[in-house]
Formats: sequence, C-alpha cells, structure tokens
Amino acid sequence: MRIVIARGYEDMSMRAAMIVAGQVCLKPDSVLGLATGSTPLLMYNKLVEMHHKAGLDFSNVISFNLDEYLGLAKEDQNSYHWYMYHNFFNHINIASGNIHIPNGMTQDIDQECRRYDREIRQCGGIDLQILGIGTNGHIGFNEPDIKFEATTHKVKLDQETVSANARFFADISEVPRFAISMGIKTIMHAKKILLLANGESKADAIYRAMYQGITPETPASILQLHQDVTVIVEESASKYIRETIA
Ligand SMILES: N[C@@H]1[C@@H](O)[C@H](O)[C@@H](COP(=O)(O)O)O[C@@H]1O
Repeated sequence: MRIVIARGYEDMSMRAAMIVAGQVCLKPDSVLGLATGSTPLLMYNKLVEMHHKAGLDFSNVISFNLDEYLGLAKEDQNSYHWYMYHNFFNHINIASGNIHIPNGMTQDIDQECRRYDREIRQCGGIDLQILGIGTNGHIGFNEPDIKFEATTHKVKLDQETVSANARFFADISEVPRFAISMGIKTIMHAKKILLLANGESKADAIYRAMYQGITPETPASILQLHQDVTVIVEESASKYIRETIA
C-alpha cells in the first residue's frame, strides 16, 4: 500500500484527480470503477475542470459505479445515478453507453447482479477503482459481516450507514435500507485501487483497514492483500495512522 497523507480536502482531491487523469491519459479506454459519497465530490469537480481547461478526454472511458440504493429511481436526487450525472457525467464527454450503474429499481435483483458482473467481465475488468470508506470500514456497500461477499449482491445496510447517510435525506426514515453493491472479489480484481479518506470521522476506520487484521468485520481491510493500492488520507482522517508511524 502506498499511503499519502494529504494537507486537507483540497490536496487530497487534487492528488486523486491527478491519478485518475494520469490513468485516462495513459489508457484512454480505461475502465474506471467509481464511488459516490461526499469524499470524491471535489475530485470529480477537479476532473471536470481538467476536461474543460486541459482537454482531458473521457470519450472512450468506460465506467462502473460501485453501488446503488434499492428502491430509488434514477431521477431521485438521492440516487447514485443522479449523483453521478449531476456531479460528473453531465459535465464531461463520456459516452452514455459507456456508463454503468446498478439499477436500483430492478424487479429481479439476482438477475441485475449477474448482469452487472457479466458486463464488468466483458469490459475486461476494472483498471482503476476509486473507493471511499464508511465509518464502519465499508467499501461500496460491503458492510461488516462474518464473510466477504464476492460478487455483486443485495445488501442490507447497517444502522451506522443509514445514520451516516441520513444527512443527504430530509428524514432518516427516507434512507433506503437495502442496496446493490459490487462485491469484494470484483473490487479486488481491479488492476489499481485508489482509496480516499476525508475527515476525522474516518480516522478509526482507515486505521483499522490499514493496520489491523484482515477481517470481514472491517471490509476495507481486505485491501491489504491487493498489490497496487494508493491510499490518500486527508490530515484529520490520518490521526491514528500518524500516531502509529511516529
Ligand atoms: N456507499 C457509499 C460508499 O461508496 C462511500 O464511500 C461511503 C462513504 O461516504 P462519504 O464519502 O459520504 O463519507 O459511504 C456510502 O455509503
């Protein structure tokens, strides 16, 4: 693991955007695994800026999002569909046919999960996977569990995740309790992984993920076994890491 401690959110986001931009420049038809949440927001802004000001070209890029809430339509402002189009896709030149996000309104969840995994395989797997981390150590919506879930699957969200994500909804009762998430195996098959952690609320989770045992109780800890992971930790999220290094 390469660990970078960034001087604040801006620095973390710029470093992350540079890595994504580097990937796209070197391989214009890269398959990107994309994350949502508040953490990568500024990284997406920076990539949009690089597209407009420096001609960063996404026309051949293929994207697969990590997850989607079950029961939220694409038009719902809390769906990850809406988030991705609103914050990123609408502002760059990615081809709409190259965008993949699980369908949270599917009538057949198993079939939707199998379809999603098949499409990732058909595109040759993910070149660069971007990840955030939940306060409970989740990646995508792979929640703490007694085993690692391999492929795309239906998830029951943890109470901690529901509470953490309630800030985006008018009321906690509106937060969906279920989601579809890419599995750990698919994430681990990505050629490169970029994990971002921002804010003090992530300090414990990122420390456990990087320095404690590998356990499905901290899903992000599996990343210790991946050969090419870069972790960009914003300063306040790095407080336990710095204590360990010091
Ligand atoms: N499913 C998403 C994750 O992909 C995200 O990385 C994480 C952290 O979110 P945030 O960046 O808002 O803290 O929680 C959400 O529930």
